[in-house]
Amino acid sequence: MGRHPEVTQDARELVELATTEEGVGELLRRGLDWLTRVVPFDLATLFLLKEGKLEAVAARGPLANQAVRHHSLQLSDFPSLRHALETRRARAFTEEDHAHGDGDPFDGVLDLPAGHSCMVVPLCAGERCYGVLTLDRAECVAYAQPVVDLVEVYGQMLATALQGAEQRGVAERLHRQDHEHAKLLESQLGGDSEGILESSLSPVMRDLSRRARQVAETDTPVLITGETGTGKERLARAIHRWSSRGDQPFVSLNCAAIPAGLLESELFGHVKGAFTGANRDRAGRFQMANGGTLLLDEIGELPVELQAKLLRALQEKAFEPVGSDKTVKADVRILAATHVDLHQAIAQKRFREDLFYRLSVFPLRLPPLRERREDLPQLTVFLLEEQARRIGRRGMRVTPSGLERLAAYDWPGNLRELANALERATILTSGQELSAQSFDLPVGRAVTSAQLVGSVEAPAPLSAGAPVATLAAVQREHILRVLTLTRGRVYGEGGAAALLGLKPSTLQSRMKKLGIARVEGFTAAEDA
Ligand SMILES: Nc1ncnc2c1ncn2[C@@H]1O[C@H](COP(=O)(O)OP(=O)(O)OP(=O)(O)O)[C@@H](O)[C@H]1O
Repeated sequence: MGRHPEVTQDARELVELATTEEGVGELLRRGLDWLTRVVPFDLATLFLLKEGKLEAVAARGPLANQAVRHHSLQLSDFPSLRHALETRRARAFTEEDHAHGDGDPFDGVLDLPAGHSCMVVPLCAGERCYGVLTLDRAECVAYAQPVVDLVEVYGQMLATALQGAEQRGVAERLHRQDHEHAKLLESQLGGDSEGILESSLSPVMRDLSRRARQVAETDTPVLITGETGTGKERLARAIHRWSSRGDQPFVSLNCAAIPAGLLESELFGHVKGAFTGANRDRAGRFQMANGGTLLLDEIGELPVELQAKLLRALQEKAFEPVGSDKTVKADVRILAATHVDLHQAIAQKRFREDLFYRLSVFPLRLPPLRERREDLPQLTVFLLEEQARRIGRRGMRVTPSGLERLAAYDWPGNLRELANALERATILTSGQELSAQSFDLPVGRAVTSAQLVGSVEAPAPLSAGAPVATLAAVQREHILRVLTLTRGRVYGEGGAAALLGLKPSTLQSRMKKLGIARVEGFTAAEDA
């Protein structure tokens, strides 16, 4: 054996195989090929142990046939096999054993000459014995001890691979249970609803929902942009649920929350020994999301070195776990989210342009809350219901004065800040009504009615390259804010028209043009 360096080299590769995902199948296929070069046999059979029974699961060699492949043995009937498992040692059988020991395991299945040589190799790793490998030869030349020892080592490799497969199975089951549990919890908390996306009164939001629904049906990557707390993750979940992958896992990874050094392994997994502390193979988020959707949140934070690997994973649906040169395939739909301007990151060479184009085939921009104030009444109802399920305070509602207060605030933290403000107000209020006084919003960001209509604040200077709002958008936002303040009233003293210095009919035609309608004493956007 030592005279054939390639045999030794192949053996080394087999050892590596034992800890990979394809371990069992490959070790059987390549391992048995390898064995034929070092040990003569006419039949190699792999038996797995199940409730005291040894069941054949694979057979190789000229004598292998269907009967052998479906063969099974009661372990208690074969003391010599039991002995091999108990001592965890491979054993060659002699004429002697056949004469005095138990019968031949293949009696009734194969017609092997009495006294033919055979070997039993236990497949044990850690605490467990998974089964046995048997080698049979039609000839009656007994296997020499060095050969037996060598096959024993192969048995250990096979057992390690079986152990790995078992552990991965357990891990996957746990992961599935975790996933189911998380889904259940989420639905109990109302987190599996789309929230107000499609029912939004803002034409921009409704258009966005419509496009999101359309793209959901495809496998196209979607880049969701928007300020912090605008609902990027919720939109991503909605796209997943609307897609044909809806029943498969939705996995998300916040690229900003994981230390850069661990991100690669988090995304693509690693193999045992890939780095200090990697004491077993571990699947990454790509593998976990197989068949489903992977949301890469804060994609702008992904280190440049990893961006090339992500690009390849996107293009070829294949990647190598850390420390492995074996390619793993995963069928994953990618959604990415960011609150930073990726164009700027590209200009600063912090983000690859090719990856950007790949991810942004279908961009969706979530508007900040201050651009969709017309949704405030509906949003507060929705968020208070969600909150009731979570903290148990039912029947809370925001009074008109409370809504006015909310509408006059700028919401830099968007929907998340609104949800928090509602929760804080609920905790501090003993009744069920949240009025203007219930909200302790920072004064600096709130807009008073005098500020809104009397004086004009100097706008922030525009910077080159930054997006510029159109006049129509600015007008629309301002009109909405004033209408919110007057609770939808256009006419009369203190009405929106008077505050804006316009004739009511002029304001109405402008509102129509800008897609603003009046609804139930509040402002709403018309169908675009
Ligand atoms: N369409 C919606 N309807 C109702 N509530 C929503 C909606 N979208 C988001 N929310 C609520 O707003 C909060 C923030 O949502 P989400 O986490 O999706 O925002 P995000 O943009 O991903 O935030 P970040 O940028 O911080 O990652 C959550 O409490 C969520 O329930």
